[in-house]
Amino acid sequence: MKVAILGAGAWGTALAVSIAGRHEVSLWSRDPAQAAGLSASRRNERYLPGIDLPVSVSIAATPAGGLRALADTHELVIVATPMSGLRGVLAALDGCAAPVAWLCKGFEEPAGGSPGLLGHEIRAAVAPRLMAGVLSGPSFAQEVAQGRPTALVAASEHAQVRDLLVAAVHGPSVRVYGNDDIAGVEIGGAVKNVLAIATGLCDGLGLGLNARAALITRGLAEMTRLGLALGARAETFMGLSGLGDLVLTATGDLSRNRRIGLLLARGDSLPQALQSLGHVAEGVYCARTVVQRAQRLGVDMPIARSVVALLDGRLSPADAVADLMGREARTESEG
Ligand SMILES: NC(=O)C1=CN([C@@H]2O[C@H](COP(=O)(O)OP(=O)(O)OC[C@H]3O[C@@H](n4cnc5c(N)ncnc54)[C@H](O)[C@@H]3O)[C@@H](O)[C@H]2O)C=CC1
Ligand SMILES: O=C(CO)COP(=O)(O)O
Repeated sequence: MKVAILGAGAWGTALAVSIAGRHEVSLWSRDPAQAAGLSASRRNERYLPGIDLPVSVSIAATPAGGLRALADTHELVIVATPMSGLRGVLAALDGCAAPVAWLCKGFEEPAGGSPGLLGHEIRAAVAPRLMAGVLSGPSFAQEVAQGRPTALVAASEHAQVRDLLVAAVHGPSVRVYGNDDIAGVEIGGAVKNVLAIATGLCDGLGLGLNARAALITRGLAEMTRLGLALGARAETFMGLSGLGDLVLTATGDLSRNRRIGLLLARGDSLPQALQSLGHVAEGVYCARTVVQRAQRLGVDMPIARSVVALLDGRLSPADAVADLMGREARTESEG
């Protein structure tokens, strides 16, 4: 199969490496200098150090205006930009015949009257003709590139898109499960990033394993409440893109979102933490949107709210924790 991967950060590059043995892959970078560097060195040292690009990966440096023509020569298009790039890329692809799937996890930032949308909502707004879906689940790019065992979810309302993603990505070290609850899969992937900042903070402050388990469990309850209010199915949150990715990101030190929490706990400012990270941390960009959309639906998300107060500088790390622990007693099924 001919697969185009649009975005040459850590995850796009890792997926290209993972599927290259079975497919012809074009890896697109928006930056001509990065594309030239990838072609020359056959490595992406900036985003995925130490991994060689297989020969079946070719580098594409088409200007953004040529994305539709590039897509038309492939059977599957995978968008591997951050959430901030998804709207522009989907708009450029509208009308292409090949199914499109994105890898990004988050809500886009609100702009121009839009409340901050999930990927499938962006697609409906800017590229209604695309057959589309999302590939999500617990998957650190480095481990996938190294061929370590990983399980993913291919979510779309179209069986054809799910099946194509399975055919493209399911292989010796990666299992891909289908799911038609795209809203649930996307909400899990977005909210777990916000919760990983909270657990990074908790661990950075040395609060202990009990506290971390409490945050993960109550965070899962928050994620599920928002999901149900947005029309998702509860069972999706017990699967790979919900509980699975939450456990990975909240506990695994490869997580950039968790690392932001660790850096804030040691006293870094948010700009310092983002600069030393050097990669996207989607939880930072979408925490406010998660809370705003939840509030509009009457859904209480106290952990996400504390993360926003921390990121906005309204609470210190210690006060953010005190804020959570100081809430009045409730039953487990309440917020
Ligand atoms: N790295 C990982 O382990 C995983 C990442 N993801 C998600 O994948 C998405 C991408 O993450 P990474 O590749 O890790 O990020 P990264 O920080 O490693 O790289 C981001 C890449 O996107 C490019 N980019 C930024 N804005 C763009 C735009 N508007 N158009 C085209 N390219 C653009 C940058 O130049 C860079 O090459 C994020 O939403 C992330 O949450 C999902 C699963 C695993
Ligand atoms: O989504 C991921 C793993 O599934 C990667 O998480 P981070 O963006 O926090 O590194």
